[in-house]
Amino acid sequence: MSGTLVLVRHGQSEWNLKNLFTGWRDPDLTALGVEEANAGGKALADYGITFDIAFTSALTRAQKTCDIILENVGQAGLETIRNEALNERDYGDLSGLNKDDARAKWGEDQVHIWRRSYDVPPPGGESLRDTGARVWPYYLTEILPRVLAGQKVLVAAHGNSLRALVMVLDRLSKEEILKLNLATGVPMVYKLNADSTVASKDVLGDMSNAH
Ligand SMILES: O=C(O)[C@@H](CO)OP(=O)(O)O
Repeated sequence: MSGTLVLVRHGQSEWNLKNLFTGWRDPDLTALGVEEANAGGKALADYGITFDIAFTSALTRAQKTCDIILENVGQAGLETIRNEALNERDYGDLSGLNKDDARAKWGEDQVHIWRRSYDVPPPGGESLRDTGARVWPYYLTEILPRVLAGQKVLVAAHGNSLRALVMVLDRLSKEEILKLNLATGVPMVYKLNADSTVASKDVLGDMSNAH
C-alpha cells in the first residue's frame, strides 16, 4: 500500500449561491461555504489524517477551502502548491450566466449536456475531456509520485476538475460520469496501490444531495 490522496471540492461560493456558471471566474466562499469547509476539515480530523503537502487551484474558493481544512487538522501553514492546472473547467461564454436563464434560452437538455457530458464543450469553453487533458498530466507528474512515495496529499479543487480525476480513479465510463456530482466540502479519501490503482475509497460525508 502506498500513500493517501484526499480530494475535496471547495465549499459553496457566492456564485454557487447565485446559481451562476463560474468556471475560471473567482468568487469567494459564502458563510455556508466556510462552514462546509470546516465540516470537511473536522471530518478529516476525526478520520485521524494529517498531510505531507497540499495542492489547490489558482482560485480563491479552493485556496480558502484548503486553508480551512488544514486549520482543522492542526496544520495551518502546511506547504501548499497552487496551480491553475487544478482550476475549474472553463465555462467559456457561459461564465457569469444564470443557469436557469441558460436553460430557458437553450433548453434543459442542452444545458445538461454542457454541464455534465464528457466531450461536448460549452461555447468558448472546455469539455470535461479538455479539463482532464490538463488535470490528468498535472496529477501524474506532480501529485501521484508523492502518493506513491507514501505521502498523504490533500487536493482542494473544483466540481469538474475533480470529476475529471475521479472519472479515471474510479474507472467511470462517459455515461457514468454524466451522472456524477460532487458535494461541496465532502472529502474523498483514496488509498492507492503501488501500481497507482485505487485500493480503497472512503467518502467522509453525504454526496447524495450534490448537484
Ligand atoms: O459553475 C461552475 O463552474 C460549476 C461548479 O460550480 O458548475 P456546474 O456544477 O454547473 O458544472
